[in-house]
Amino acid sequence: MEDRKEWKTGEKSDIEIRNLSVSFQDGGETVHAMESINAYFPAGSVTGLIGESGSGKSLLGMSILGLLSGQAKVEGTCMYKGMDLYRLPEKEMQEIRGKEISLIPQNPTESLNPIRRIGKQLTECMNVHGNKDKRLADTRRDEFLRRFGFPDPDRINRSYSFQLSGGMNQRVISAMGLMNRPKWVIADEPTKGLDAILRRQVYQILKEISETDTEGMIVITHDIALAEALCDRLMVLYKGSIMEAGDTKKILEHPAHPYTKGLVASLPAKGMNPIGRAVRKNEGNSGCSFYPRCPYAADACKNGPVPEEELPDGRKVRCVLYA
Ligand SMILES: Nc1ncnc2c1ncn2[C@@H]1O[C@H](COP(=O)(O)OP(=O)(O)OP(=O)(O)O)[C@@H](O)[C@H]1O
Ligand code: NI
Repeated sequence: MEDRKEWKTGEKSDIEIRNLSVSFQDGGETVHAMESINAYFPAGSVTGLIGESGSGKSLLGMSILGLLSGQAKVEGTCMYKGMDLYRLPEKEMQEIRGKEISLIPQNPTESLNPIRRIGKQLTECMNVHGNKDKRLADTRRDEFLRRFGFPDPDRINRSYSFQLSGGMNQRVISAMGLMNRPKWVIADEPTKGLDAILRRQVYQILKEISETDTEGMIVITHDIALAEALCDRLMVLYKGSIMEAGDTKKILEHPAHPYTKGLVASLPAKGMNPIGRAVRKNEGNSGCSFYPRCPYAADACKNGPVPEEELPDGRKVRCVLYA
């Protein structure tokens, strides 16, 4: 294995998103999927993005690599090493993708070519980044397949994605996202479709890689146990806003935002009480987006925008209870 030190030296780099808004044109209407998001991902950290389906976790993650569809209008800035990734020409973005910042995408089967063998696709993704050493590419590929729970990499290398289960493809795509040793990794649902044993194995690899290989990770997940085991920090998203962000332990032990309280209470270990449905309507569109479902709803919630406040323990919360 080659020396890791060489590329670990030099300054570590944060990712800082300011004022991100993402909107789509739907017929004649503009749909705002994310509005005025500020998100800071310091180097050396693993941040979990949690929140219900449709809250904007994947949009936030994919925006960093310029991977949102052409229909998405992206406003704001995403600073990394002095570059604004939201304004970077596609050619330069290709240099960043995979090598500097890598995405483990949410739908593995869509990302794998159905008519090419897995092994070829894995080594190819190393060649794309200028590595012409075939032996190194083969060794690295097999090493990562083994780490992701395939004791016989040859068999997987010969296979096509349709011959593998969803969980196996998920692990293949994780290996693919990590084998170039990127500085940052954005993993979108890396444990989806895996049983408990494989889930634990994937936690462990990601943890190990976050400690030895990467400068930082962003992990998008519905799996709170994964988030707890892996992430130093959490961002809780609801309908395209960050409701709460800060230290994982503090958030899970003492959730501040009513939405986070609801998420935690819905965990199996905490009694599995689902968050209630909407019992009132939002009046206008400037108030808190959780107001219709919030057990603490008050008149003050109707008139937004709700400012983000910093609690004494350093976490940020967007709720009038703390304003
Ligand atoms: N191409 C698009 N056109 C219109 N709306 C879109 C488009 N892509 C995403 N959205 C909307 O953006 C919102 C956020 O989607 P996103 O995929 O980021 O959610 P998510 O939190 O990752 O959900 P999940 O946990 O299900 O993956 C959703 O309401 C979705 O409908
Ligand atoms: Ni998603």
